[in-house]
Amino acid sequence: MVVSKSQPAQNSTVLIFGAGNFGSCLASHLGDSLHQVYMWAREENLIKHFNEHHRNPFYLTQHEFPETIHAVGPELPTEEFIASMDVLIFAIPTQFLRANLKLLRPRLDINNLPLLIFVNKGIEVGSHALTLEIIADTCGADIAKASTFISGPSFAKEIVERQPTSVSVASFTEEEAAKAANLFHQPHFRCYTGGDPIGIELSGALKNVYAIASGMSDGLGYENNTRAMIITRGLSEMTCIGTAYGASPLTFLGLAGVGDLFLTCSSSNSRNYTVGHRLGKGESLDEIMKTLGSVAEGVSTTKGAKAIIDMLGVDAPIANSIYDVLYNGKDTRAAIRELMALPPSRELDLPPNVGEPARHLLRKLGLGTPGSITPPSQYQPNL
Ligand SMILES: NC(=O)C1=CN([C@@H]2O[C@H](COP(=O)(O)OP(=O)(O)OC[C@H]3O[C@@H](n4cnc5c(N)ncnc54)[C@H](O)[C@@H]3O)[C@@H](O)[C@H]2O)C=CC1
Ligand SMILES: O=C(CO)COP(=O)(O)O
Repeated sequence: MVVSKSQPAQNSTVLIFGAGNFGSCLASHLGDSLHQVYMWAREENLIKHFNEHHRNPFYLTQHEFPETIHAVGPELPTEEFIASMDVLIFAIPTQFLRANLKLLRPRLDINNLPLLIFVNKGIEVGSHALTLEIIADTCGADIAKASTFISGPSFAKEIVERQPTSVSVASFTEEEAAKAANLFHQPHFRCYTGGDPIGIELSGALKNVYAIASGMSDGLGYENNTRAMIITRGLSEMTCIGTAYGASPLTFLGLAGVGDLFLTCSSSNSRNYTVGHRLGKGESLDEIMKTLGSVAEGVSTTKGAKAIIDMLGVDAPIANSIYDVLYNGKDTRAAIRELMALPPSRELDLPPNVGEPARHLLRKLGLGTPGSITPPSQYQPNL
């Protein structure tokens, strides 16, 4: 059993893993309050520059960070350092999370566990695991159950400019989610809590696939009707995939679902949208990935999403089409033409067979199997 530290106070000690756009954004956001913030980076030159100049030389380069934030690394922090933290936040791209958590696990004291918050938005290639499962595999079921997930429409650049922003925060118990919500709360930043971490994770990961589709359509020169169609049909696909997986369909109507879908499908500030836009303009995926300079989770997540869609047998023609554009050389214009040529169909039917992947995951976490821990009352999966 995990013994968590008490509620993080307004002056918590926080360590953020990842010093990219979002890791450094969250460092700035929390450093803006009374929290003592450390940010772990892998790049020695970033650490030195950040500590001397309070600027990140590679990401959010125009932003001046609060002087109280310290960059640490490139070695992983010691067990003693981690033990002194109230909160650990993981802003590491999904494909690298497993390797980092494996290294970190021996340094975590399960009897004195900080609040653990994950903000990555992706599905692991190969295993098609959600982050919950990656945590369970590397750190054990107890640590996975205690973890909290944040997702929603939140461009890093706008948060550091203190533009009003809201996100979804989910954990298996809303008490844990409320701790994270309180930690992040500021006059310009509101969190809405919930108890469907699987739905929140699927929302954040899948919207990236549709952001690629929307960017692609804009890049091809199609305008508002087409974008609105992709956003709405994307929401419908996300909801079907998520419901079949075992998430609550309502979760997809929240900030992490339609909120982030709308944001990233309609802004060139989104890296996933940008990948799609450049594909639509005729660039190859190879060229785009070499020059993007930042992670676009949707590119790898499309592979995991495709595996999940095939496993569930749900109808998700837009996601399948993006998979073919990215990995089977399908022409972008032909992709849109073929989607439009599909026979007329009913607008929205939720899938009949639901919940097996979520049940499998809950069993792995020791939740919901006969004789084990009863699922927390706040968690309302669609089982
Ligand atoms: N940028 C944004 O506005 C938001 C991003 N996110 C999510 O946060 C996660 C991180 O995204 P960004 O910071 O924007 O990406 P980024 O591309 O700006 O930065 C990536 C970070 O990951 C680190 N990294 C690369 N390989 C690594 C490895 N093998 N091990 C550990 N760290 C490694 C890099 O050093 C860098 O610090 C993604 O899952 C993204 O979807 C979530 C909300 C908003
Ligand atoms: O998820 C995001 C904002 O909510 C960031 O989107 P991109 O990763 O597409 O830039």
